[in-house]
Amino acid sequence: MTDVPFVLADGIARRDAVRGQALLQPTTFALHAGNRVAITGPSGSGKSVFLRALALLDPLDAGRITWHGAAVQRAAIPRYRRNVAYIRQRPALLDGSVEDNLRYPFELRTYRDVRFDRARAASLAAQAGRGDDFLDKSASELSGGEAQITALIRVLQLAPEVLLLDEPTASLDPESSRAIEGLVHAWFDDAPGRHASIWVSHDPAQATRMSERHLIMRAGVLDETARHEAAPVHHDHPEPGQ
Ligand SMILES: Nc1ncnc2c1ncn2[C@@H]1O[C@H](COP(=O)(O)OP(=O)(O)OP(=O)(O)O)[C@@H](O)[C@H]1O
Repeated sequence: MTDVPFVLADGIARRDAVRGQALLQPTTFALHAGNRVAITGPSGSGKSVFLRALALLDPLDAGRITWHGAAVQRAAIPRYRRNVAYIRQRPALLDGSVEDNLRYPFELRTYRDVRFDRARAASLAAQAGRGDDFLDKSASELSGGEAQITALIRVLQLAPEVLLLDEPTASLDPESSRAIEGLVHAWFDDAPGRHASIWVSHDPAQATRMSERHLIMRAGVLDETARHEAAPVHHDHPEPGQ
């Protein structure tokens, strides 16, 4: 690991554009290679606001995001989002088959250097316990769990460096939740020390399973003091230097 974080939120803040109310108080947070972070906290405390800000999906009202030590310029945002992927609670799928959905990113300019690999997609589906026919299923007929598995495979096949998971299993059955967790575990283990994740969850047991570093959001304030309380400490990965 180097001391330069993958992603650094340097004093970032967000306000309600209409009422001016603070949604995220100025927050400095570093995500290093190998980090697996969980964020819990009450509903409406700003967990999604923070994660969306980190993903550069919403404009910042203060501060900046750096990626490998450099500010992310406007032209570099697509490349940043390719590497720092945001997974939402309710995935948006296109009409058509699962395979159509998995092929879709490769039509975008940002991914013109890579090609859809059906065998790789099928192998990810198998990892999630889905059979040979999964890629041919119609997206409109998928269960909530299958839709989220599809959305996650769509991201994983593009080899992101960071996953920002915003309650990805909140409305799923336990089997689907475990499949999602398994895919993320496998992605992490595939490249030791070269990936990092933040998982927002309301489930303390899941936060424990999916992280070594546990933060709590309360009223727009990210509390670092809960670090390592949520999980037995695995010192596979060095501490972030902050
Ligand atoms: N773009 C926006 N403009 C104005 N207010 C917003 C915006 N996005 C979120 N909010 C408000 O910010 C607060 C925090 O929302 P956020 O979705 O981050 O909560 P959360 O901690 O993720 O909650 P939950 O656990 O229920 O998903 C809420 O009061 C929400 O209504």
